[in-house]
Amino acid sequence: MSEPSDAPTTASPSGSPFADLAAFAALPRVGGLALSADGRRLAIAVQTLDHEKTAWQSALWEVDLEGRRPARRLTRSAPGESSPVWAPDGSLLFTSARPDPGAGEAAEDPKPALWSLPADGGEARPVLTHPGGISRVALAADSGEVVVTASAMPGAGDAEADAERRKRRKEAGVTAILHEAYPVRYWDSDLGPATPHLFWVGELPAEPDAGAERPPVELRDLTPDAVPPSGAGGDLTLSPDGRLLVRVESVPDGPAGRRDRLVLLETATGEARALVDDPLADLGAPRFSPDGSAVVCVRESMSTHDEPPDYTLLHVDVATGAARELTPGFDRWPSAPQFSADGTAVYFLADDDGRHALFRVPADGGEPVRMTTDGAYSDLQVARDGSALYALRSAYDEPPGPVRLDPEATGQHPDPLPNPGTLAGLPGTLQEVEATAADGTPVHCWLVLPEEASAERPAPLVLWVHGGPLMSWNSWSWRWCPWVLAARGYAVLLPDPALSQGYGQDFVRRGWGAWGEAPYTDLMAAVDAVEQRPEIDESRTAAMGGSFGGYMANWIATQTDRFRAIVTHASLWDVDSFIGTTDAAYYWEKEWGDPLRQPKRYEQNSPHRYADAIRTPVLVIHGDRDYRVPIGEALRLWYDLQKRGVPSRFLYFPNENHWVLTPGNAQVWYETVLSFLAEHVHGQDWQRPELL
Ligand SMILES: CC(=O)N[C@@H](C)C(=O)N[C@@H](C)C(=O)O
Repeated sequence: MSEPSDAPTTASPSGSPFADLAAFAALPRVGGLALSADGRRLAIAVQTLDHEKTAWQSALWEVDLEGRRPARRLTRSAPGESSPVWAPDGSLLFTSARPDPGAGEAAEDPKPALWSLPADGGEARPVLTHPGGISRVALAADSGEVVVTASAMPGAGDAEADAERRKRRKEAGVTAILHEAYPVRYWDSDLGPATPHLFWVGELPAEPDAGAERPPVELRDLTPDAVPPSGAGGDLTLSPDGRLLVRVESVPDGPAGRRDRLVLLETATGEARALVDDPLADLGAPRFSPDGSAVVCVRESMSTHDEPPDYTLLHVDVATGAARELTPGFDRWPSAPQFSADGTAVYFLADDDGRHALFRVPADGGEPVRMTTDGAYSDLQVARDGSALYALRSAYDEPPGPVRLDPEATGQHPDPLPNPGTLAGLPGTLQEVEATAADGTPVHCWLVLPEEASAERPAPLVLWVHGGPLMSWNSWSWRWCPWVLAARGYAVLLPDPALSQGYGQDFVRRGWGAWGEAPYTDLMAAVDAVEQRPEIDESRTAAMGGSFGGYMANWIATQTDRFRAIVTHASLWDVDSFIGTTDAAYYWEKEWGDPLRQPKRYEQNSPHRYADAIRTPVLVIHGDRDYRVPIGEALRLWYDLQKRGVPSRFLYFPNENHWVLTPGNAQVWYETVLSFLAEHVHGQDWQRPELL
């Protein structure tokens, strides 16, 4: 091939919002879902830009379950609203840091409080505050009793003492944290000194009569012994009658390791005992059965140097703690289980062949059945009368939106319910591609083709590698949005190489402890296959990825000169130093081994060892608040590239984390990537983004 492509690289003629980064940032983004106890009301959280266009604000909207009317906005405030839960009386509970109109002067640093919007509309009222803020609300489905999560200072017996300790630290200018256990950070948060506790609220007080004082709400600490690093911050479920609570507790596992177990707690007394405690597994995602006699949860076996983790579902008898496997022999990784309305079945989600599908398995054992055809489902809500299921669905060509599903049927792909996140169109098409690896293994890929791609106008190709690495390209992402590239004329290849989920345990094993081998050759096989297509210009290609995808972008740079540019975001460069400084070293050391005693995998697979081989221009991107892949990786990569004279640029975000989450920074992220691709893939002059 390869006449220079004249595909546009900075703007699309289509007028699509994906061609205009400001318009792209302004597209409404649908998040969480909450169904009322009577199954008649469905709330969604929707993010839009704030007035200054410098932050995304979340508001709650109600969706018409019949699909006839457009969704209507329920809440509106500058700090936004999230975590919606319907109370049995039809009021909508949510958390928000909005000011309390009855509290006089606004707080300097307002913390999220629990609010309630009356069933028949009207003004929302604050119900509950805590000096550390209310981070989560859980509700007992039958009794309507409430438990909240709030962070409390060590040794503070009540909210007053807690507020006093915070005040004293602030007045003394102390922000230091003394740690006595591993780990000390999580994603972008420091762990401690305050740590999450669970507080029993019970029945929420009714709205006081006009002019009357609001009765104080008593908080009873159900977890007074919660200690850093994790406290009682894990997932939880309340029995429908509110009598029992099951929570995920993180416990030490060896000198610097952690694992998760399930703890059962009597809400009246706070008495607690381990429900499932397995030294060879993490337990998570517990959910009570409708009669409260059983809990379903996910068991993730601990990975070892030789074996990746494996996942299954457990059905646990609450009275005895007896657990039985619900999905033995199911060669996918089940997640987010929930009982059906009558308790005879369990729904769950799992990556499966480039989808994140909904499955159903009988609660007394049997074969799991896949219920949905396409897309990635999340936030499953089970109507308590058994009449319907609701969920959010997305796909690479569909941003998340609410759908109604039949609780029994298979082969479902329902239309989305009207919601503000629906798109008018996309600047191209999505295709499914299957490549074949050198050993004959199929490699599933999604391929985004720009509108104008054809044999006459072949499109340049960008290989985009997903993170994890135990993940799959199967759902919409605002952060890694291939349509922004498609709107500038690029085809984008999204392959699931060895280690990806949804293709069985052997597919994960192929890459275990050998990231530079099958995962890399699978990706190259996918690129080889797609480059054969007439609508692709194989002489103009680039590779990019974030996190593990950034590791792979770095690895690709050291192994081949076939790409014209490499973009590496939040990437691993020296795997030994990454593992020593990431927020959960023990997670990675199981696979890679102790670097001093088992150096082989580090010697063979760490990109920094092959730095001398890099010829391809590299754009390095990293956020200083990234505690998952700490900034040291980017600093060393950048130094190593500069030292060797490799053409490179470093887009550094002092205040961003692993993902780059603020609208302005997300826009310059895309702008810089597009400029770098235009420079190296199209040979255009470098356009420095105006604000950088
Ligand atoms: C604990 C842990 O690191 N989990 C992984 C899913 C992860 O965060 N991977 C990073 C490096 C990524 O997104 O690739």
